[in-house]
Amino acid sequence: MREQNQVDWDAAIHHRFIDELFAGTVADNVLQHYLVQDYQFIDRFVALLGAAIASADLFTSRVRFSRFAAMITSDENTYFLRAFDELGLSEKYRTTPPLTAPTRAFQDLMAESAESRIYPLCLSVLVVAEWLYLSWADRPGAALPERFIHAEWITLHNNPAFAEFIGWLRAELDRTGPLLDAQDQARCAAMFGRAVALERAFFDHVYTPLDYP
Ligand SMILES: Cc1ncc(CN)c(N)n1
Repeated sequence: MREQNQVDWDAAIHHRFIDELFAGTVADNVLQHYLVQDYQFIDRFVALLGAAIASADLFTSRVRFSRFAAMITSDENTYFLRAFDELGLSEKYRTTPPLTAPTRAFQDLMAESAESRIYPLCLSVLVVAEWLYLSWADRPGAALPERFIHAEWITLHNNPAFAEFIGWLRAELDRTGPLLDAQDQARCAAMFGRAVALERAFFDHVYTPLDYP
């Protein structure tokens, strides 16, 4: 499925935003816009993890997802809150910002896959969201930028535990996807493709930042 979406995949993982993140040169208003919108992404993403926990066919899978959800709701959540403090973002935009079209589209996709209660459909969206992030963050030998708002967003997505989780996540989709009928396999492929296109659109749209006065 990744190969079927290679153009959007490559455009996302080699995006200008990622180059600027590694260089530590992303403009603060661009990073702020990205993080404000991404915090709304994370809200539905955690709900999708809940759907994966509920629909998984094995207890060991539920345990794995529960541990991952714990990381997102602790280390990753506090990164957002500290970054919002550093960028001087008011409370209103942390909780109820205006939503952009890519953010809404992502929320809709995650709600659709979660509400299917079909484990491989949940996995199809989760695999894109996490594997694509590991792919852009994995730049061996690249130096980390100085400011934590840049550096930690990279290390949250290229650390060994995260890489190991992605290996497991992909294997989980490879294990359970083939058990679906042809119609649901096609739904997996369609959701996977929508997710890759949205990852690219999400990075594109940070360069027309909204104001969060
Ligand atoms: C849009 C998007 N996609 C994926 C991730 C990685 N969880 C994220 N934080 N934001």
